[in-house]
Amino acid sequence: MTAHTAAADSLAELLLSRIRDIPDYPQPGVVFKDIAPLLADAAAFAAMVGALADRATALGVTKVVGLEARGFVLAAPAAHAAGVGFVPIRKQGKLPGPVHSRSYDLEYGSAVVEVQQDAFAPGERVLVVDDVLATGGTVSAALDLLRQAGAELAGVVVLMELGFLDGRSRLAEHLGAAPLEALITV
Ligand SMILES: O=P(O)(O)OC[C@H]1O[C@H](OP(=O)(O)OP(=O)(O)O)[C@H](O)[C@@H]1O
Ligand SMILES: Nc1ncnc2[nH]cnc12
Repeated sequence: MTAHTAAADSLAELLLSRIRDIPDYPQPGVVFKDIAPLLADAAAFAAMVGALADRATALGVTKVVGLEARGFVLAAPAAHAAGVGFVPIRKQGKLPGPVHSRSYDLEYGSAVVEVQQDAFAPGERVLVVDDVLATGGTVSAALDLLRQAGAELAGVVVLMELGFLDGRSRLAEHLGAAPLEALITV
């Protein structure tokens, strides 16, 4: 679900203009969406963080969850701007204490992600933030972890959705009634 307003369109145009296509990275056949130029542009970065924080506020969440590593760069400032806490979902072996774990496949590989078992108090509502939705493998695994950890999913927002990979369909069963939004869809 993406709001097709003039403001959303002009935000999408600004953000898209700062994302660079890198063909055949990290492997042949993949066109990598490089967000480094966007992060380096203060105005574009601020506009993106503001849009993510607005979603957190509108959904009334108590935490923003970020997915390692690029998701952290978006989710942590969005949580701060929205006045709520941040929770990391990390790659295997990086979080101390008891964790929930999940393996998954993504567009160019496979991995295991984890969340600390005590990350959420009862009744917490969370927004999941990541940079790119490709096949949906990463976000699906994250949503499974959040369910195990007892968090209530309020929504998922990504900077860029690669529509041709149809991650959205893969996510449908994991989302329940929660919205999936993209600031940009290509
Ligand atoms: O929809 P999918 O096919 O699962 O792909 C999307 C994921 O791939 C990238 O993460 P990556 O594991 O490359 O990690 P990084 O953020 O550490 O670069 C990206 O940041 C998303 O999390
Ligand atoms: N094409 C892509 N560009 C950037 N990040 C990605 N994660 C998965 N697929 C990706």
